[in-house]
Amino acid sequence: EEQEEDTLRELRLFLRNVTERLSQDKRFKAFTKPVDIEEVPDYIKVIRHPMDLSTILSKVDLHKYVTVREFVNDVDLIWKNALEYNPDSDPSDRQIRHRACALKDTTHAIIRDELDEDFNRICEQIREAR
Ligand SMILES: Cc1noc(C)c1-c1cc(NS(=O)(=O)c2ccccc2)cc(C(=O)O)c1
Repeated sequence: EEQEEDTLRELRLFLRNVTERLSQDKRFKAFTKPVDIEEVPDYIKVIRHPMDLSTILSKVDLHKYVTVREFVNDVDLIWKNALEYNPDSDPSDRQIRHRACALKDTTHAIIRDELDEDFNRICEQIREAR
């Protein structure tokens, strides 16, 4: 009903704000767009579920997220994919793994500090009812 749509509109505003803050952070530039298959041809063979911040922003606008948990699951895909695809000890792998861990910690800290637990519970109840 109308109250549910008001809640989901507020959720989308929050998720757009978090996504834009992450996308503007210079550390996370490699995570802002899909990995370029021409630059990294074997990527799609290794990583079955690619994800990036621009795709997440599109999903927000397509009303794909009803809970913050679903949004965080996609952000978790981004950094888990980066850790999986870049496992070696060379400096470039280490650099992107450091950035992946920073993306994880930054996202979870924002959610912990800024998501109201009662608001989150209402979103989870909307998800359960659908
Ligand atoms: C994400 C990700 N997961 O595996 C890797 C590897 C990356 C990743 C992706 C990108 N962006 S890109 O796929 O469009 C690109 C790759 C190579 C040359 C130019 C652009 C950049 C970097 C980077 O370290 O700069 C790393």
